[in-house]
Amino acid sequence: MDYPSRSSVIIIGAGISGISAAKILAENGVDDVVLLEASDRIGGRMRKEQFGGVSVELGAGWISGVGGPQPNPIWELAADSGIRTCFSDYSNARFNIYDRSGKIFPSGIASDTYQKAVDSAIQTLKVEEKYCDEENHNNGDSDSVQIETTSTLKTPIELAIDFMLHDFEMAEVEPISTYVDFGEKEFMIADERGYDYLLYKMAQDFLFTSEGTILDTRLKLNKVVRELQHSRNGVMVRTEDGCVYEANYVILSVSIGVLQSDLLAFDPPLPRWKLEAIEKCDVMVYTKIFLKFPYKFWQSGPGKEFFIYAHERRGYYTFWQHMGNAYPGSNILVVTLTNEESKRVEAQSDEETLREAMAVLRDIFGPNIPDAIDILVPRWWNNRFQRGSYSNFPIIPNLEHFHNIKAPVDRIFFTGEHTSERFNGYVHGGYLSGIDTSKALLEEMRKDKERKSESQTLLLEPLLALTGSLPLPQPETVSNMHKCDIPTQLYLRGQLGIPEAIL
Ligand SMILES: Cc1cc2nc3c(=O)[nH]c(=O)nc-3n(C[C@H](O)[C@H](O)[C@H](O)COP(=O)(O)OP(=O)(O)OC[C@H]3O[C@@H](n4cnc5c(N)ncnc54)[C@H](O)[C@@H]3O)c2cc1C
Repeated sequence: MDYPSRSSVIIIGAGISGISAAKILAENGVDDVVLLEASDRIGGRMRKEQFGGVSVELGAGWISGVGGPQPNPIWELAADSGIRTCFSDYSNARFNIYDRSGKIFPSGIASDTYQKAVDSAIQTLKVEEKYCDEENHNNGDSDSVQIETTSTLKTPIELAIDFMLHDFEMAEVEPISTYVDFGEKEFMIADERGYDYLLYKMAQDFLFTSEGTILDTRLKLNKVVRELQHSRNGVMVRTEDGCVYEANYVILSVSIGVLQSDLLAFDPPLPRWKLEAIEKCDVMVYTKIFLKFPYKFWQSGPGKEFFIYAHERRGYYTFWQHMGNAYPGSNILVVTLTNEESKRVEAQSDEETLREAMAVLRDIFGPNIPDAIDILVPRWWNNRFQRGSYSNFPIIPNLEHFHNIKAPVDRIFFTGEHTSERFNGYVHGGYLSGIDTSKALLEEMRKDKERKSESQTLLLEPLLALTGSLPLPQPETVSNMHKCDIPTQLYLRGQLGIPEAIL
C-alpha cells in the first residue's frame, strides 16, 4: 500500500507503549502511521533470549499485580494469548536467608528483622507523606525526599531485607497502585514464545503479518531517530541513516533513560519545564544474571524458589531464584542486581562476573558445587536505546513533574511507562500509557479539524459576501478572525495553496 510521504503520525519506538498507541490509532481510522524502531525487533524492554535450552526474559519477566479488585489488562492479554505463567511466592524468601558461611538465619531472627525493617520503612513513609503534603499544600517546588532507611541499617541481614523490600518494591511497605488496584500476586512468564508474544498478537490486529512475522512496511526496524524538528505545524524526524520522515504528529515512546541521554536532538530544544521534569525522574537499573549448571545443587520444592545472600555490601548478589518452577530440569539460577551493582557488573567482563557469582554460591553451598557452564549478563544501562531498566519516581511524587513529563510539546506527544502516573515502571504502565496518549492525540486531531473548518468558513464568508450570495460578516465574526492563533492561520495559508511557513 502507498502512503503519503507525510503521514498523520510517526510513532518512535515499538515497545508495548508504541504498539498499544498504534493499535488505538488504527482502531480509530488513523492508519497512515509510521513506526520507527531503533533495534531490529519490536518489544523494547520485553525481550526473550534462548539460554541454557530455554527461553529466558532479559527484561520484564512478571505480570505484576494480579488477583485484586480490578483486572490487570496484561493478565487479560496473557489469558487471551494462552501464555503460560507460574505463580511466584516471595513470602517465603525471608526464611531462606543465608549468611556468608552458608548457615540459614533462624526463622525467628529473620521474621523479627523483617518486621523491624517493614515498621521502620512505614514510619519513614509517614514522615515523608506529611512533608510532601505540606510541600504540595504550599505549592512548594522542592523534590520529594526518597526513603532513607539504609543509613540506619547495619547488619548483613538487615541490608538484605532492605534490598528485598525496596529494590523489589514489595507491597508490604509502600502503597503501590499496581498492588492496590490489581492485587498483590505476581506471575512469571514461563513460555517459550516469550513475554513479547503479547505484542506480536496485538500488532497482528493492525499490521500485516505472515507466519508470525510482521511484514507491514509501516513498521521500520533499525531506524535510530536522532533529530526531531518540530513546530505547531508538524514534525520532521531524521534517522541515523540519513532518512527523513514527516508527520502531522509524533508519539515519542523512548524510555526516560533515552530522554535523559543525548541520543535525541530537538529543534527547537525542549522547553525548560520539560527538561526539568525529565531530569528529575530517577532511572532504576535492574539486572537479571542467568547461570546455567550441569546439575542442580540448590534446594527446591515449596517455599524454596527464592533465596537470599546476606553480605555486608548492600545488594551484593543478594537475591537468587531457581528456574525449576518455570522450566523443570533447566538447572538455571538467576541473581538480580540493581543500580550501582548493575552498573559495576555491566562494566566488567562476564568472566569476572561469573567468578564473583561462583564465590557467593560457594559461600552458600560449599566448595564442591560445579562451575556454571554458561552465563548471560544483560546490559540495560549501556544499551543506548534504553539507558536503564525503568523509571523510579519517589513514592509520593511531585505531581507537577508527572504532569510535565507527559505533557505534549508542539506536536510531539510523549508516552511510555514513565508517563503513567499510577503504573510507571511496569508493563501494564507502558500498555496503558500508549492507550492514553493515543486518546489524547485523537482528541487533539478532532479539535484541530474543527479549528480548520471554522477558519475556512471564516475566510470564505467575506468572499461569498462580496459576490452577494451571503450577507456581510457581522462584527462578532470579524473579531473572531483576530482570535485565530498562529497555527490556524498557517493552516489557512496551506489551504489556499501557499507553501507552509514551517516544514
Ligand atoms: C530488567 C527489567 C525487568 C523488568 N521487570 C518487569 C516485570 O517483571 N514486570 C513489569 O511489569 N515490568 C517490568 N519491567 C519494566 C517493563 O519492561 C517496562 O515498563 C515496559 O516494557 C516499557 O515499555 P515502553 O513501551 O514504555 O518502553 P520500551 O519497551 O523501552 O520501548 C521503547 C522503544 O523505543 C526504542 N527506541 C529507543 N530509542 C530510539 C530511537 N532513538 N529511535 C527509535 N527507537 C528508539 C527502543 O528500542 C524500544 O523498543 C522490567 C524492565 C527491565 C528492563
